[in-house]
Amino acid sequence: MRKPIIAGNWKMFKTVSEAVSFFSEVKGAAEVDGVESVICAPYTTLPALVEAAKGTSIAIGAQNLHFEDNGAFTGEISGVMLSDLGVKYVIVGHSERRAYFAETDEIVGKKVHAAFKHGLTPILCVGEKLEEREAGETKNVCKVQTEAAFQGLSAEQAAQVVIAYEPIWAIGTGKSSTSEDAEDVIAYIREVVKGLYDASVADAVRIQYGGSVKPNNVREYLSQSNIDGALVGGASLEPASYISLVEGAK
Ligand SMILES: O=C(CO)COP(=O)(O)O
Repeated sequence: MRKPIIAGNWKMFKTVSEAVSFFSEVKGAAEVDGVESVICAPYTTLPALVEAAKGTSIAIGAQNLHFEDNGAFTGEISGVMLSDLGVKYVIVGHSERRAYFAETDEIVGKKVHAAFKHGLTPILCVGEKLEEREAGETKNVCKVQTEAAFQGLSAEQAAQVVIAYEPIWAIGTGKSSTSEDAEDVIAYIREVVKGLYDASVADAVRIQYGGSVKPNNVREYLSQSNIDGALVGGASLEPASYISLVEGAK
């Protein structure tokens, strides 16, 4: 049985004091047996959140990392630095990073390797643009992105990757994919993983849906047999809403 995983992606929101205050409100309530709860927060808030999360079952994640351990890369943060802080997860290849920060499939692949090198679990984002969907390219885009990101991973590593299928046209737009459509694409992504490895790896990999997930639709997504969780932007920013998302994954 795959354990459901709800991950909040705060994007570029919250100061340190806002993050700490959020955490004190969700602590306890957003810790639900049988559900993994992860908060992926801005770098500046990570030390305080890791400290606040000690003794809780809520894991803290980053939203990006550089693929090198260190070097002359002004403004970047590496996996060494994140694991040293006690961060457990890292989002890799979010569509906003692919679109605004020129992340290619090759870079995303290197970042997945860097995450494993430092004991971080990658949350790998894949998903199509609106034009690609309209051209019937959704599954092909997800296949190409998934295969590139898994290149060179051992079966043991592959089984630990969390994939987030996020159709780009559904992010922050209030337009969500139907749960049936999301299930269809996610079942296909699982087949792609099976093709790269075997059925046991494909069965172990957790695949989230992301894109306008809210407390009122999270259950519907999670009721689909291949959807193992959600990666949530806007609705993860308010404590009550985040708690409802985690409860909805029970
Ligand atoms: O990009 C997302 C999560 O990574 C989705 O964002 P929204 O939930 O705000 O649509």
